[in-house]
Amino acid sequence: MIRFEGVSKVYPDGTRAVEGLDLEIEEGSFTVLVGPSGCGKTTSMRMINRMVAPSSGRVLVNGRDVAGIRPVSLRLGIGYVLQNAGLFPHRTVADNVAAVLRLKGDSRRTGRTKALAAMERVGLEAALAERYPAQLSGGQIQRVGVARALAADPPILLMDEPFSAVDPIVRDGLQRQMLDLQAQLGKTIVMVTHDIDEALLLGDRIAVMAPGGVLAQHADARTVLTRPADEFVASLVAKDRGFRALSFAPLAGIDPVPLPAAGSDGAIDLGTLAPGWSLELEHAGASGERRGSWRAPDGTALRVTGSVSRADTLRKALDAVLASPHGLALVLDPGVPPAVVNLALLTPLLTPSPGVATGGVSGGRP
Ligand SMILES: Nc1ncnc2c1ncn2[C@@H]1O[C@H](COP(=O)(O)OP(=O)(O)OP(=O)(O)O)[C@@H](O)[C@H]1O
Repeated sequence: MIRFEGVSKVYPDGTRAVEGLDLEIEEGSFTVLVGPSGCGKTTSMRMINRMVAPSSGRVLVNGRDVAGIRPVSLRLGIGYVLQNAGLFPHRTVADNVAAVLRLKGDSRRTGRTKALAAMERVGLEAALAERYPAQLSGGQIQRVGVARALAADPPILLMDEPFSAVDPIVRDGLQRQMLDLQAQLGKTIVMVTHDIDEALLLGDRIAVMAPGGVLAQHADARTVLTRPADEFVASLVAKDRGFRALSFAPLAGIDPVPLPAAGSDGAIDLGTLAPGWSLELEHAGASGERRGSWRAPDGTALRVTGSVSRADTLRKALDAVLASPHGLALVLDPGVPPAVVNLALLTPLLTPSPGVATGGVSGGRP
């Protein structure tokens, strides 16, 4: 859907920002441009909506060279979220979100209705509609920026470091919401970040840019992590690389140990798996979701905080095992009796992936 063909950009002062970029961004993908500061990520992204013109090469959107599309009509089909959201300070939240809708010719009333719907989609209460940007938290401001970009339902969304100015907890929430939105809306998203963790979390395709504005690798997250194309990409993903790779390893393939039925007191005796310990399960909430507590030999009850499902990743299961008071992670799946896994069961899966030998998980094997 978006295609860079031999694109280079040299700014008037001679700075070579992007060098011979060939990149195809598939429709419906979440593509993250990642790399250190100054390697041409923003410049590349801005060439998609003609905020920057290539010095050579072409950028095609749906097969059309953007150079031949009027910037205003091009941008009506491309939402854009900036790092500081770029809201109009003297307009209310609702008016900010409705800005593109009004440009597109929607009436004030229709614009407002669509703006409120977009706000709801990104988790903003309607009560915030009449506030001004200065009356919002950083996380709310970013949500308004996303709502504004989505309000006119453009097929393409560009995001430039959208979550870098908020604290880590707010950022986690925003990132999770982006994944939900992408799953629901199926937009083509292109995001710029210098944070490799954010790229690996969000991107189903990752374009790693290297100094000099050169594309070093374009692949899915797992491939970037386990088979970096060169030394530069390898150094970018070096930290916790083996541990991160566990996020792509499915738990499927091991058989959790099924637990016996509960005794007359409602407790499941963990037997030799954890001598003296038992488990109590209850059905909680409207969905009847199962929740549990471990009961220690001295009678102390500890809420099970990290149960996993067979569909989860090895990383999540390993984390649950390590965080558990007795080395057992509870495995719960609908319609299946409760079961557990421990380190001994997970160990055969902890073999390093090819290409992750250096700094991989082999050194950490029990
Ligand atoms: N308008 C401009 N005029 C001259 N040079 C520019 C201009 N905009 C960007 N540059 C330069 O082009 C290079 C690439 O910048 P760009 O913003 O695309 O990189 P980036 O990877 O997005 O970096 P960052 O993460 O710091 O934003 C940098 O050297 C930058 O200084």
